[in-house]
Amino acid sequence: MPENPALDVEGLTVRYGATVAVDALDLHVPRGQTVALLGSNGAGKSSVLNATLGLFRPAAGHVRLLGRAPADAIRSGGVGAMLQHGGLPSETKVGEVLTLVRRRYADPWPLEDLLATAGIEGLLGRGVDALSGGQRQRVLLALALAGAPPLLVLDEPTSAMDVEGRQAFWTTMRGLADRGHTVVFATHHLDEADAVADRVVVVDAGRVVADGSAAAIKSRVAGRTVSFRCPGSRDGLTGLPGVTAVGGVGELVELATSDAESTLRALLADRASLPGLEVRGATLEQAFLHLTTQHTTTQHPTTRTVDERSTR
Ligand SMILES: Nc1ncnc2c1ncn2[C@@H]1O[C@H](COP(=O)(O)OP(=O)(O)OP(=O)(O)O)[C@@H](O)[C@H]1O
Repeated sequence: MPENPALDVEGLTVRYGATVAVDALDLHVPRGQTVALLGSNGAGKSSVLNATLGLFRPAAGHVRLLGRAPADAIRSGGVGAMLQHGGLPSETKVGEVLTLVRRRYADPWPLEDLLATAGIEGLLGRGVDALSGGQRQRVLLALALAGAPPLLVLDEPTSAMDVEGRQAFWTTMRGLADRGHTVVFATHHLDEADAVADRVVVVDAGRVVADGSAAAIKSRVAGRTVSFRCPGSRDGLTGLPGVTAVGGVGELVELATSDAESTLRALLADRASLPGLEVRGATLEQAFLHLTTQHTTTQHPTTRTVDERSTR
């Protein structure tokens, strides 16, 4: 019999009064996938994750986690969560909270490994009220991991972390994926999604507007950037075939082009050389902006097309 998917969301609709935060959203995540939810502020990411965890009853739709109702899946220790406004009991020490939470599980994540994985080895004796924002997030991550759950749901887990903390988090996520855990996380860090997730789901106005690998999503932006060094005049660059924008700082020229080949041909017809020439595809950030601005100007959300849905 096939294994139940880690997450199965069907027709999820979340309303706050007149605001439709999530609009008939479907999301199916097989076991073992690392999925990044991307979206601008207010796109609906937290609402999706909170409803998925059964924190409130959605206006419509249904959710199954590991084949069970959210409350059952969580009660059985199958799901670890880290919410955006997750709290820690005040006037306690990190070690005390961790011990308390680990005790809930018959087979908790081995302590030494848990501390190293979350990067909190030095914090056990620290009062939770004395933690920095990033340290607090690492402790919350440790609590989410404490039961070694097969499914992790994390809402902007690195928002308060410094670059080092975020890189450690990426390593942790890759390690979890290698051990077969499913991770679904919301983030504003596109580089994080690019580096960690094997699937990126872009949400806009409560709907999925793109769903696929980071590479597939990037390839939706047809344009390329042609860059080179140009100490002289920039006159005429705007009028080159395909060029949609001219940028760059100092000697560096960056041409956004919808037809890199024609742009290059015209440049080379005019110049003996193009020092430092580079032709790049879109970054995930450019693709994200393209997808979200394209859709925020759409008059009728129901007519949006979704052509990157993953069937994995
Ligand atoms: N408790 C609430 N009451 C009323 N409206 C809400 C509530 N929570 C969220 N919203 C609204 O629902 C929409 C989706 O919000 P949500 O927090 O899910 O977005 P998000 O993508 O997680 O945003 P962010 O990246 O800023 O955290 C927004 O318009 C928001 O203002």
